[in-house]
Amino acid sequence: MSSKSNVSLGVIGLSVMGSNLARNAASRGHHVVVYNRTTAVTEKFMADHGADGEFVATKTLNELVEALPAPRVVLVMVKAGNPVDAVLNGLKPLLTPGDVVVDGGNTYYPDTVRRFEDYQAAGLHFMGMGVSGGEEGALHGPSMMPGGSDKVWHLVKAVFEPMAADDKLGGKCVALTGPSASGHFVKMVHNGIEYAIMQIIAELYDILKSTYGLTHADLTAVFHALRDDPALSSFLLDITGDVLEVYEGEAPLIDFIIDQSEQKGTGRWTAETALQLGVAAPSIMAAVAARSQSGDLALRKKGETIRPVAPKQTKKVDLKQLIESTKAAYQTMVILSYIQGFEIILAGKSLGFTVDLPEVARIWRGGCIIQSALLGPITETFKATGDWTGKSLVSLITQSGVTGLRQLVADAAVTGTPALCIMSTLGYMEQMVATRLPQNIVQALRDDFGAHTYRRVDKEGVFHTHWKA
Ligand SMILES: NC(=O)C1=CN([C@@H]2O[C@H](COP(=O)(O)OP(=O)(O)OC[C@H]3O[C@@H](n4cnc5c(N)ncnc54)[C@H](OP(=O)(O)O)[C@@H]3O)[C@@H](O)[C@H]2O)C=CC1
Ligand SMILES: O=C(CO)[C@H](O)[C@H](O)COP(=O)(O)O
Repeated sequence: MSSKSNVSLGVIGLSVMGSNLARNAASRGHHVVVYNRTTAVTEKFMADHGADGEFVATKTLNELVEALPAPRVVLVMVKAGNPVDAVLNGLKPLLTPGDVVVDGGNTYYPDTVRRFEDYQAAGLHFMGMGVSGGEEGALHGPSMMPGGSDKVWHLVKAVFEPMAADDKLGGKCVALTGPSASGHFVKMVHNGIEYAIMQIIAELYDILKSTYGLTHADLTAVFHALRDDPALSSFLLDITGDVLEVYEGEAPLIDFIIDQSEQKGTGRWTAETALQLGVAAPSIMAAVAARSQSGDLALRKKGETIRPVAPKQTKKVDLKQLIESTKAAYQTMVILSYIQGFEIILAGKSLGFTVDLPEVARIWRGGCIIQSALLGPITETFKATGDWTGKSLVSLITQSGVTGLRQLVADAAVTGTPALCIMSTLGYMEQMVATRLPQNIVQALRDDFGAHTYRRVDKEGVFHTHWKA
């Protein structure tokens, strides 16, 4: 434990995230007052960790507030949705002006806007802060994405900065992302990118196994080669390597896991928000759709009856070459996933979220689930071009990446391996690099049935045609 910090923090909610963030805070020398709705959870927390730091256990919200010196900083880490309202409503009459309540959960950003206004009307400070890093990150150093005013950020900075991960550049993975609910908006997009990269990894695994017929040992070697490449090293590849190495008896444990993935909502919100803002984010949307469709067993059972339509042979490949082309394709897909996320964050300006993108790219360098060495060249490219839009990142896409990705998709298609997200990511890239898209046909059809007009390549103006010859 570090020396005493003279900083106090209240933590409400002692499940996976709250308990580990409370321990993290105590390990930085903070005085930590904890509360959980179910007191037995608090008691267990104190029995397990009470001696590791300066903790005070409380049984009611009132006790928690009384145990904290004013101005208080209270971190709420409970299930997103109604539980957050229940806690905030319970706290509101107990607090005094100047106190700050921080919701660190995966809250949908419109809820944060509403709660911010509600607390402001009561003369209290409220801040939404995305936290990423899972159990380990919360304990040792997460990436934290607060949103709100500079004034409120400065009231809580001394609490959270010591708790955050190192950004590997000499700083900490926490910074004010922007006003209002920017922090939860950014965290939502972080999770959208997380969905896309995870789905890309999953589909890559399936292509290596089903399309190229690799043994588990060989496909694990491919993922280890990706993970061990310093240009690609990332948290998600690290844990993929771990997951592939776990066996139950003779068989990999993953072979026993049901092929239906769950979701709590952040990926879907990102996809919905992208649609609402008019931003193309097909990798994120496909990742959400892949999870939803995986759960539709009735459809999949019906679909099995037409499966023989697709040829089922595997394609023989040279493992060394496959590793190189997979690395290039993977790099391209991850960059394309980040581009989609950055484009959504930029478009968030129209919702009032003027996000500090350079700072977001920096605080994602450590602590969070989507941390990756690729954020290094991404940041460098942004700096070199002075263009803090996703468009400047197109220059990071290599010919070998494009070729590798096209080959992956072609081989998956020929052998009938589902790859919804990888195929969508290729489609996104092809649209991005095409000199001319077929939207001329869409415009002509719109004009034909609805006189919606079109513009021409050879003349200025807006045109309408009577299309029936
Ligand atoms: N788990 C993860 O890896 C990550 C989670 N998050 C987010 O952090 C937040 C906390 O996550 P996690 O630690 O997993 O916990 P959960 O999301 O599983 O929430 C459990 C906690 O919420 C409390 N709670 C539930 N309902 C109420 C209520 N009506 N009133 C008061 N408290 C209530 C529970 O108390 P009780 O014990 O009494 O039931 C418990 O402390 C969530 O928003 C989550 O999405 C963010 C990043 C990573
Ligand atoms: O926020 C997180 C990491 O950054 C959570 O782990 C994430 O919410 C998991 O989401 P889902 O259950 O939808 O896969």
